[in-house]
Amino acid sequence: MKRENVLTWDEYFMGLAHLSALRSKDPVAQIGACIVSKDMKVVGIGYNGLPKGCDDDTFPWGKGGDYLDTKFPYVVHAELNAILNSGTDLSGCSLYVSRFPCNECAKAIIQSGIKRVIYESDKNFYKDTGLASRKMFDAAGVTYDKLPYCVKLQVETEDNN
Ligand SMILES: O=c1[nH]c(=O)n([C@H]2C[C@H](O)[C@@H](COP(=O)(O)O)O2)cc1CO
Ligand SMILES: [Zn+2]
Repeated sequence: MKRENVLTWDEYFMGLAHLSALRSKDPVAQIGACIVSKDMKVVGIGYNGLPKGCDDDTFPWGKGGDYLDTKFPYVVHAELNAILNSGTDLSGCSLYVSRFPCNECAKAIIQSGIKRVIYESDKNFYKDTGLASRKMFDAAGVTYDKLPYCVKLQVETEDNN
């Protein structure tokens, strides 16, 4: 008899976004994104991290003080990394991401041809950045749906095996 209680497609792809987020060196926010084609194939995956050649140990990870001494000007967002890592036409694809996209990522999402965003955290949703994202998504016909937090990835250790 087959197993019944398997992951849904949404849980599976958001689970992959969580797995990817575990690679992030950001001490505060680990964001993951996973792009899926219309025929349910994974075509891109990414997390928030520094651009190639920018040393994780040299660039700052803090949030306070002088802007140039914070992570903000340097980190590539998970959504943009997933788009840039894909190397294929993303027309009609869906993007799973652990946090509602900021306005800069929203622009890249729209321009790439992605038509659906599935997110978990509302953290940006009601901020100006999220409002701008929604304004652009609505105008461009990109839909966005919130998933419940049901698929937090648990890394197995000897203790919880
Ligand atoms: O949409 C996003 N996607 C994304 O990957 N990030 C990353 C960039 C930074 O590494 C980090 C910033 O988060 P915080 O300000 O909560 O520390 O999260 C941040 C946002 C915007 O909140
Ligand atoms: Zn962003």
